[in-house]
Amino acid sequence: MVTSTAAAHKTPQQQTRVLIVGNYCHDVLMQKDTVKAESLGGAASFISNVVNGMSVSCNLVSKVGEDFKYPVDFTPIVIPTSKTTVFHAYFDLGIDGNGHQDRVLKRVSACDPIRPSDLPDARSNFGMAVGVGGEILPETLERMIETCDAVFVDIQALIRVFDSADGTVKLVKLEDTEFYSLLPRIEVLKASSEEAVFMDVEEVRKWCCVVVTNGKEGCKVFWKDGELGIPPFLANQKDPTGAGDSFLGGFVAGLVQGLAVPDAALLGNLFGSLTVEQIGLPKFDSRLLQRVKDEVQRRKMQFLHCERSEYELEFLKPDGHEQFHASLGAAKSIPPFSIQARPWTPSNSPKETEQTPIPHYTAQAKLLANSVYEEPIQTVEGKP
Ligand SMILES: Nc1ncnc2c1ncn2[C@@H]1O[C@H](COP(=O)(O)OP(=O)(O)OP(=O)(O)O)[C@@H](O)[C@H]1O
Ligand SMILES: O[C@H]1[C@H](O)[C@@H](O)[C@H](O)[C@@H](O)[C@H]1O
Repeated sequence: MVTSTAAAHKTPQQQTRVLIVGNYCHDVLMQKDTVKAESLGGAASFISNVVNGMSVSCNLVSKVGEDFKYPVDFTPIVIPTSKTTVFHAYFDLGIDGNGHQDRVLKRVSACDPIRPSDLPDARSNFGMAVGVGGEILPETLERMIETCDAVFVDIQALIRVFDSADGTVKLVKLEDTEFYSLLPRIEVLKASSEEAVFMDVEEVRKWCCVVVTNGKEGCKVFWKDGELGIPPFLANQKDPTGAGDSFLGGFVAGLVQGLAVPDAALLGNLFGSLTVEQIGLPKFDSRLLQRVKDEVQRRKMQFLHCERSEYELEFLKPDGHEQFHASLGAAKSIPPFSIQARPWTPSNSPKETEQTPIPHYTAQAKLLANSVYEEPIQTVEGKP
């Protein structure tokens, strides 16, 4: 846990609130051997989308090749000798009888790793190690630990290995990685329920907080002396991609604004549920975002009297948690502005429409089949 002592010698106003480290990638969504959609991907893109949406200041370190094709808020480092990381997600493979493993991921190309020298020298309050294609090196995570007050890690950055023949993503046990010894120095490790079986949660929770997300069931938070289930929000799932990333974005945005862990996890669940309702990188309705920010502000006001250092994680469920859940649920039910989704065509591709604002998801996700809404990717039930 980050203590008030650890934070005392720093000047928060001079620090970036959130530093996101992980490569952007190109996502290709496949179904029945057909490309159904292409989208900007990478945990960094989903997380910055949420953190920006919540008006929390952040910085992002990401590497791409010259072939990178999406407009983004944070300019990546372009490596002329490398290609952008590309993932193909197969939605009709690998679903077992229990509905586990909703998709098979293949890393088709991988951009360069992010090295300690790529990170900013200035300190940050919250560092997020959120690689997708093996780009976070042990020394990179160590540098983040040295330069950030609190580090949040997505386990997918640590335990993924890639088949040398076709790039299929496989997972290895956390304890067999070089990252294992760094766990006592991070604050939070996030894993999906599929990934959580690759670690000994009972062991890891002694060193850092562990958050296990579980699709439509919500998530569970484990810390040294306790655990807590955090309820989900209803969602009409179309594409599960990025739900865990958006969860982490909402969770950290909540913590940055001073929410207790259980309330911040609700914010994570909310953004996870909003993400599965859209294909690719989601576009959040501006009125919904304003309403969520107002609810977070109201929630903060209820705890102004509490004595807690800015960086100390509060695990106990605060009074009014259920009411906060209901308020966020009500915010989610606001009918969206009537932006019509347009199938992607060459004339509205991102490159050609840079001057003309168009709906975000049209810019970021190319829907390649006119029938994507009639035959949605949501047919992939599968989140455990
Ligand atoms: N179908 C759903 N209905 C409601 N909420 C959902 C649904 N799917 C995901 N969520 C929310 O998003 C969070 C993260 O989802 P999930 O556990 O599927 O992550 P994940 O497997 O890491 O996702 P991905 O790898 O696609 O980013 C969940 O804890 C939940 O709050
Ligand atoms: O864009 C997605 C997303 O970031 C997922 O969380 C990750 O598992 C995939 O590898 C990536 O392609």
